[in-house]
Amino acid sequence: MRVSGVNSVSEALKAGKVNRIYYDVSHKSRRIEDIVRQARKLGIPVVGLRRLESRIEADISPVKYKDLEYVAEKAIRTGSFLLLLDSVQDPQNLGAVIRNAVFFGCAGIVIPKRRSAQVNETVVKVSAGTALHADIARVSNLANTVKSLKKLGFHVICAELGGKSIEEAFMDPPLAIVIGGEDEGVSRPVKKQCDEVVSIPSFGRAESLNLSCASAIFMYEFRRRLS
Ligand SMILES: C[S@@+](CC[C@H](N)C(=O)[O-])C[C@H]1O[C@@H](n2cnc3c(N)ncnc32)[C@H](O)[C@@H]1O
Repeated sequence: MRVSGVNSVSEALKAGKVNRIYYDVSHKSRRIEDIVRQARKLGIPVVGLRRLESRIEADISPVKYKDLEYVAEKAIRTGSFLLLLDSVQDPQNLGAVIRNAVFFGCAGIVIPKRRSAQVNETVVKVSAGTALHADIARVSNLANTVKSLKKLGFHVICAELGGKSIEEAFMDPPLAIVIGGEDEGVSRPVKKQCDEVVSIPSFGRAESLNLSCASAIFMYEFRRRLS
């Protein structure tokens, strides 16, 4: 996979995933020089080019997905939460959600193997490289995943309109928050398995939020209550 941009390359370097770096010799900056110096110190090949689409790019090892057991155990051990994404199609949205999730210390993000954006170059770039640190699990069936998490003691909330207000919702750890995709929201079979439907009340004329904003509000509320 090829990632581009100072943030993505710098995060990939921190994650130990970089195999080779390319940079545009005519567009150097302090941050690029730092990255190049660090890469050389680590013995990573660095290639200076005259014309490059981005100022800096890197070939990185493919993202390794975790399994559900790993992220569930991590959420239980750390008293944290999981984010389940029900068919998010737009890589820009997936990247934005991952960045928020890493910011709020989410133990893991769970995405379906099919009918969902997967972690690609765009996702890594939009996530500002944080997708390379996030623990992301892929599952075959999200409704069955909700069932399994409930058996492990997770309280699972479905973020959707028409539910209990977020202020009144039970959000103790271990918690799993299900966020719906752009077109259909949370699918009926997944919603049916959740413990409750929880909504962020609207104060204006727009009913719903972009899913990355909605996820950030849920994650902030979880953290606010723990503090
Ligand atoms: C853009 S919305 C999906 C809208 C979709 N067209 C529908 O009719 O359900 C994407 C997701 O963001 C979350 N979301 C957006 N606004 C929300 C709100 N006010 N309360 C709770 N969740 C919300 C939900 O998980 C929703 O499925």
